[in-house]
Amino acid sequence: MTEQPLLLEVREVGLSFGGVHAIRDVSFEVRQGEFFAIIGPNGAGKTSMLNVLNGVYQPSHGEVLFAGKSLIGRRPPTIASLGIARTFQNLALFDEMTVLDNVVLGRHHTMRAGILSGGLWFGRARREERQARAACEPLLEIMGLGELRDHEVRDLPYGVKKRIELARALAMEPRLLLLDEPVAGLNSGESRELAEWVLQAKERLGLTVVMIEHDMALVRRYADRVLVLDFGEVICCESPEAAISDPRVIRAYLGGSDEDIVRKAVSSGAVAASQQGKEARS
Ligand SMILES: Nc1ncnc2c1ncn2[C@@H]1O[C@H](COP(=O)(O)OP(=O)(O)OP(=O)(O)O)[C@@H](O)[C@H]1O
Repeated sequence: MTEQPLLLEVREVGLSFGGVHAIRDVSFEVRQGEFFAIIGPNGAGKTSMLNVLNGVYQPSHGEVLFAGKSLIGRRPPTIASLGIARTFQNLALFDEMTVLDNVVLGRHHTMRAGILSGGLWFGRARREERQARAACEPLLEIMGLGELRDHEVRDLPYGVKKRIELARALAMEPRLLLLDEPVAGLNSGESRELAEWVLQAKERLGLTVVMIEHDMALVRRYADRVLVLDFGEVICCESPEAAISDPRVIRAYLGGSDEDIVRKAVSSGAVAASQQGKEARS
């Protein structure tokens, strides 16, 4: 099989907050069409890395290339318009709006009419709104939301709300989708279901996915490769199978205890449990 071209190139990126080195000389590459996971203990720098990729944070040094273009110095709306969409750990939907209206919000960067003409509902604004709604209909179908299009978001189950948020990110027509713990707050059945929706969207829309995820079972099942961070540094970047049996990864998660025991713990999924335990305590 021929190798896909590089879509994302992160080179020697560093990011500091005062004396805290959130990211230390991190380098990795993501190929077009990859399902790429980022894992690591709490405070490892995962969210900071995503924030660098979509322009929320500017790195202290290093380079980030997306389809060969530098993202350094560009602001989040510009990066979104280049084709990078992002979801966050917490839901940010408008409860009193319908499913379709929430998804259409994802297209607003493509709409050029100003607030005044939009408010008066004529001319370009009206045409753009109609086009935006038409463009979102297929996304609702892909995400299994077609029958809910006119429902208010308010009373829908949490798992469905997560899917709406994904659909809104897809409405930005990204080439690269950044997901920050997409299944947080879902039980294991719901998590698997959401991951299947992500996979379906990825395949049908030809996306590349970079996902922060603590659930190792999910990472093993869906990710092509996984970047493991600890204290802002890259521990390894390899297949999930190789990563979960890598002694450096085991040490990072479980603090250097007996390796045979922790290896079994990792492969049985206890890493996710240990991570959740840490989160519950923090
Ligand atoms: N805006 C900020 N100001 C100061 N320090 C920050 C800021 N954002 C992140 N940090 C620090 O940078 C380090 C990495 O944090 P980050 O949130 O990226 O880790 P993480 O791997 O995503 O953790 P978690 O799994 O808990 O979400 C931490 O020490 C954190 O306290």
